[in-house]
Amino acid sequence: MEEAEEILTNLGKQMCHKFEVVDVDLNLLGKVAGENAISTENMPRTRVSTKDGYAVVAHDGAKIKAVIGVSLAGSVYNGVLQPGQCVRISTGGVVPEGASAVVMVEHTICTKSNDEGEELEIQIKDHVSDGTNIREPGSETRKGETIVRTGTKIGSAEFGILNAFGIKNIMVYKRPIVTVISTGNELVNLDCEEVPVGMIRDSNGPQLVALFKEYGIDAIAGGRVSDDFECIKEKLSQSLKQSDVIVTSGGVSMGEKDNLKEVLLSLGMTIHFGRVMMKPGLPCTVASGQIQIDGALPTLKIVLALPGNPASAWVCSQLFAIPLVRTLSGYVKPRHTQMRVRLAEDIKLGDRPEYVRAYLEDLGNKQCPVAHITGNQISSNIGSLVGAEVLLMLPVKLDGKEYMSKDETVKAMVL
Ligand SMILES: Nc1nc2c(c(=O)[nH]1)N[C@H]1C(S)=C(S)[C@@H](COP(=O)(O)OP(=O)(O)OC[C@H]3O[C@@H](n4cnc5c(N)ncnc54)[C@H](O)[C@@H]3O)O[C@H]1N2
Ligand code: MOO
Repeated sequence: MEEAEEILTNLGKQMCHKFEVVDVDLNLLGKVAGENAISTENMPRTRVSTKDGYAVVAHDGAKIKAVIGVSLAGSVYNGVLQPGQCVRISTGGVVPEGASAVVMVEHTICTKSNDEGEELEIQIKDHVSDGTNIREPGSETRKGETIVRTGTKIGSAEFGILNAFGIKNIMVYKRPIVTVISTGNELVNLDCEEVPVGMIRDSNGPQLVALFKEYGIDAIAGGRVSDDFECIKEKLSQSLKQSDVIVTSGGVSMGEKDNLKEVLLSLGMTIHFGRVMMKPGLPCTVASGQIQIDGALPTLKIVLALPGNPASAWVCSQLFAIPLVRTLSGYVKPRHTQMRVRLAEDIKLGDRPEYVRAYLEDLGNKQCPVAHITGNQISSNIGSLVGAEVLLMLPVKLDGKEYMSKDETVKAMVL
């Protein structure tokens, strides 16, 4: 597994990264910054109050202060404060010139008001020092500072700060173009009402397109192709023209109709691996090649030829395809986060490292999340994917250790 992951990481790094300048609108979410975004001004721009209260001259020695005006968020008091004076101010209001602190309203007593109930004079209950409750200009961000670093995925927080500084567009990594293709003579279209005996619906195709969508990639649904060598070759040649990465399912094992590897070789591609010590996904295959299209310079393209079993195709996509497209999309951390979880039940270990689908119990007051397996883990069981939140990373069995017991902890990949 380590070797396979390293090969894919290196291939991802070799493929050329493409950039584009895009508007700062909701379509930006999920893309990765391809340049540092720089603040255009100080934040805050002026001195601003952090509390509702009174802007005062802290060391004027005056017990009673005359209220000479109001500064609210959005409406500035333009005068200059003198000793013995104060201005009523709200959170976010600009602190007037001459004021050196803001006293919270609950730390003051109104000693004189007019008939309308407006304060004319106040007394401060406690001593207040210079700078209290004031945000200084640039105290959060200085003009020219980096506010979103290259390689950061734009989420709501990054989107928010770009908007706060009025940044209208940004350079991002272009997402790779991914095509999903299903191979197999037994596959029928999804709208088939009466599926003949021996045939099955192509569920891998829509499932993998949906998986990429979950990770922010609009993969092309490349449809189905029979197991015929020439048909697969034609389909792949056509798809390579428009894709950076092709993900196929089926036809990579030992059967007489398993032609994928031969097709990849006939297209001039190099097979980096065609069997991985993992479960599910033993026949998982990865190939790459410099492909020339319409006389242009050859470019590196990658084909992930995944096993047809639905659980194998999905798990291999999580382990290999998602990290690859994330690398190509500019992610600094392309792999799934790992954590330790506690087993809710005994699990038998196998001869291959196994990626077991599981869901997590709410942590409650437990130390470590508890993981429940999603039923029968045979690679053909598409139901084992339903509700999966993590992949338990089970080691191979060793002499004297054929099981992991309930309550033992194990590493898990968070999906
Ligand atoms: N003699 C051996 N036989 C098998 C081996 C082996 O090492 N030696 N490996 C087994 C393992 S492990 C797996 S996994 C499968 C993978 O086989 P293929 O990748 O060649 O896949 P297919 O044979 O085409 O299909 C397997 C299974 O999945 C169903 N399938 C295929 N495509 C779809 C789809 N688009 N949607 C839903 N289901 C699909 C297909 O009907 C088969 O039932 O090979 C073992 N055999
Ligand atoms: O490796 Mo296969 O994916 O277990 O059935």
